Amino acid sequence: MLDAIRSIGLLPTIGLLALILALLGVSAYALLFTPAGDGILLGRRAKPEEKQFGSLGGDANKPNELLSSVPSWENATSKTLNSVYPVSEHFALLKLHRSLGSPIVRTGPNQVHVADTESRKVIFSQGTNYAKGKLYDLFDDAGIKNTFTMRFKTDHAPRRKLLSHAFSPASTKTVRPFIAHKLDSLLDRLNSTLEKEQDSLIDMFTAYQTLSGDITLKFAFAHDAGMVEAGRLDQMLLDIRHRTKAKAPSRRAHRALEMFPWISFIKRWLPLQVQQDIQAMRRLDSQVRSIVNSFLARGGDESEVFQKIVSAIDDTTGKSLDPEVLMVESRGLVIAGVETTAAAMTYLTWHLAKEPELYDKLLDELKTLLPSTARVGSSKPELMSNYLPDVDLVSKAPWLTALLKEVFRLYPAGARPFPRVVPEGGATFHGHYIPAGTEITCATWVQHRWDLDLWGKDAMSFRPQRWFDSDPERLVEMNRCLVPFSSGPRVCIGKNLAMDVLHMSIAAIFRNFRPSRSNDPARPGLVTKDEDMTFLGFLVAFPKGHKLEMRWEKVTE
Ligand code: HEM
Repeated sequence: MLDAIRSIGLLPTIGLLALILALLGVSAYALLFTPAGDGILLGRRAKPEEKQFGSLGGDANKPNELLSSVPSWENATSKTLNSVYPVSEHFALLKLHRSLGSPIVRTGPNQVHVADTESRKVIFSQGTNYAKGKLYDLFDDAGIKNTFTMRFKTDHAPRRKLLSHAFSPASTKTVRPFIAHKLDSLLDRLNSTLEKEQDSLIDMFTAYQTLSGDITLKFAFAHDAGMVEAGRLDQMLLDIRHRTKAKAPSRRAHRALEMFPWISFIKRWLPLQVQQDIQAMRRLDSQVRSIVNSFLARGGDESEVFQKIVSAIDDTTGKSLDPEVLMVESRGLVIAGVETTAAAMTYLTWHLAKEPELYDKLLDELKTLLPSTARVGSSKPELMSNYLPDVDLVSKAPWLTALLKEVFRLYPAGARPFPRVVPEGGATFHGHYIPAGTEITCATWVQHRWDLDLWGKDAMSFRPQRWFDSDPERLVEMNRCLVPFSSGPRVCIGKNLAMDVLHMSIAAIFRNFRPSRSNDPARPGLVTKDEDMTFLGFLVAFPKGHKLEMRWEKVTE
């Protein structure tokens, strides 16, 4: 070093060092804070279709003069909707459509939103050429994509095919005894809470997350986390929640640190929130890695769903999934499966607690399907088959089905707008030419309310009866337009599992327990206020207060 200083001179050496430091700083900043997916595509060569979309735009922030005729809101030229209302875009969108009286609105410099079913079908149909938007790059781990985050058909189709065996109805069915076992444990918990001398208050949003958490972890990792029995969410699920809520800078920082560990020294200078997010994401990674590695070491058998994922062969590579990809894929399943299923159960329970007549009708129906109350408290999987609700019968029960449809209509867990990109050649919606590269989407939450001729003037209200008293033609259309799991090639892959969990849970829980109707101010049946049940969410929607506190009564007849 001294020799270098002597030969170059002190000032030029200081200048050189300053230049190197500046370059390091600029690259770290660029890695952490430029929008995901831009520029260098994080360490790998851009594929032709990515280049194509890159040059077309697909960037919600780039101004697009051709969109100027689309009805808009005043801020649309400066900020995208999604950055203005991070967890409640769906509310803002509906308001925007209604106030402009238009099924198509411009929501950003290069972004439009449609509210009607016909437009939605164009974007989300089978054989669609609309790729997923850049938002999905935000959820990648160390640049590795999973089924959910893959944006282009060329990557997605082979991966989806690889997973399809594990998610088939026959494969999902093998999980039913485990679901029944977990339900038995949950009934046991409700029972013991009721029998306690002290307060019998229970938070059902957490209880349902322990249930869907145990089931999804078993499905995605062959791992029984025992959360239902423990009565609380384990650290892994809390970290997953942390991860889904982490904002863009934390995700980018985490990804940059994973890919370039030598810049980890910058961690201590990051904002505290970002540091905490990174810590949670790292803890999660290491736990998931250790579960996957111990499964691979013990070797599973084909009766385990996870083994089907482990041994499936990718058509394009002729190989099974690499352990790192396996880890990212399985963790994605847990993120996609836990809060979504729990949210549906939570909102159903809330409405049944608020409106006893809806519950009474359900109980009458369940009595015909399950003549006696389940034996609560065995918690032994081998005994469960004796009183496993017949899922095929339960799934055809008319009132239960109407309740579930109404929950899906008003509280579709993927409430937010999931962006797609208009393909080459552009498209015309409602007389407006939308050029290729524009981000376009249709939030299910909005579509499930927008058309008052279809859903009725009371579209905003929870009224399961609408699934009976609408005229037959309209009913066919309502069923076609109800898309809580989305539609087309990116339809939810976990739908079979989610429906099994929901059908079995509704039958087992509401046949054995009824939401308490107590109006005693000291011990009310329903404690959580309506305001705390506002449906919010960035990726997966949840009740604003993150809980549904209530009391139960045991059904004895
Ligand atoms: C009531 C429960 C559920 C609802 C309402 C739901 C809803 C959705 C929706 C709307 C999408 C499309 C998102 C998009 O376009 O980006 C989706 C995709 C997905 N869901 Fe679900 N989901 C549920 C449960 C599950 C479960 C239990 C799993 C797995 C264990 C799962 C795994 C996935 C995956 C992997 C995708 C991406 C599919 C692809 O792009 O090919 N979901 N889900």
